[in-house]
Amino acid sequence: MAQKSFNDTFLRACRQEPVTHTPVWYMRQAGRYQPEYRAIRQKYSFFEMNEIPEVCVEVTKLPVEQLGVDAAILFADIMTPLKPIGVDVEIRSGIGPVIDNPIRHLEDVEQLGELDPESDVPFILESIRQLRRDLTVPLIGFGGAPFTLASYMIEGGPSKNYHQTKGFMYAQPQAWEKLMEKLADLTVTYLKAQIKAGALAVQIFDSWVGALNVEDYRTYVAPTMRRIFAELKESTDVPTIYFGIGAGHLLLEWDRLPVDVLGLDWRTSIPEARALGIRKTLQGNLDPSLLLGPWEKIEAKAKEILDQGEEHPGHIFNLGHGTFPELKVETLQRLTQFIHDYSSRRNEV
Ligand SMILES: Cc1c2[nH]c(c1CCC(=O)O)Cc1[nH]c(c(CCC(=O)O)c1C)Cc1[nH]c(c(CCC(=O)O)c1C)Cc1[nH]c(c(C)c1CCC(=O)O)C2
Repeated sequence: MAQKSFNDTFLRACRQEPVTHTPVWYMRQAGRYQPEYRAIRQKYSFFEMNEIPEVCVEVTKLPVEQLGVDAAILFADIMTPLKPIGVDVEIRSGIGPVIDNPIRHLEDVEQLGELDPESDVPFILESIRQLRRDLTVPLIGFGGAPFTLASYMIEGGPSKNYHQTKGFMYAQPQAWEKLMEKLADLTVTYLKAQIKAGALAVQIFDSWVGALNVEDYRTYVAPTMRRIFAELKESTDVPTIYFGIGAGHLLLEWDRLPVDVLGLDWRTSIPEARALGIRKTLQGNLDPSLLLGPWEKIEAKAKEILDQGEEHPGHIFNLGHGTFPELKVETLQRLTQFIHDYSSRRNEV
């Protein structure tokens, strides 16, 4: 049987190697905006979809086949590895993770278990092994960053201001440090296992770390992120990506970390990141809300981002945050086609 061709454009862009077109994928590219996802979601809970490899594989492949993107991202959640270490989390549609036993004191932190991926999340590793056999685009593995995971574990669910999380961080620094250490251990172990199973890049989602100012990020979070990316770099040459929302003020701190790609949300443009002196590959950064607007506006903004990315050593097109249920599949199909056509034509010139 003829060997299926493998599209490595996403990996080449991560490594700042020449590409024939700008690679594109979308955060949360599998989700409730897809009728097929909703049909599956009717039959299974969120975590069941995660824990049954055949279902996880189907949901992961769906956006790749439907949209023609240049990368797949494992269908899981940042909360997935927390259940096995003793966090009672459930996912509520439209709300997100809800945790019945939030962290309040050092004792709660010390009771957290250690993740053993082979025995705690074998379904994740099996899904990745199956996907590696089936996909003709790279599979991105992922995990949550310690601050963002801690924010759910301490708040007990989504938060607008992170008072409990930051209050814990300021009032109980030893407990905070112990929690960061445990979550760093978990993240490195979890991502290494995903890579060993076949993930060809990994993204760390620090969605809520923008709640911190630069000084507090340097004090309470940066040492942990440095350790995570350094340990990943020591053990693998798989590209690493770091993403957060409303974290433009932290970009220079991120640029100093041993990470390969920085994910921008829609508030910080590629030229603004360049003006800070950043030369790492950048990923992003169309405002997802714009996808509810007229096609003319979407196309104009996509062109602008692609042209800005062309001036940078490496660029991967993405949204500035994830997809959401009100999106139309057709809009993402049209956007993906446009990105491929426009960036390919530009490379022919
Ligand atoms: C903060 C965060 C979470 N989870 C994640 C983040 C970081 C990215 C981001 O900031 O969006 C990461 C995530 N969550 C999910 C993915 C896989 C994406 C994919 O398969 O394409 C990824 C990469 C699946 C999911 N994770 C979740 C859904 C929706 C589940 C459902 O109701 O079917 C999906 C597809 C649940 C979840 N999980 C979380 C939230 C806030 C929610 C609510 C989302 C919603 O209801 O719209 C926590």
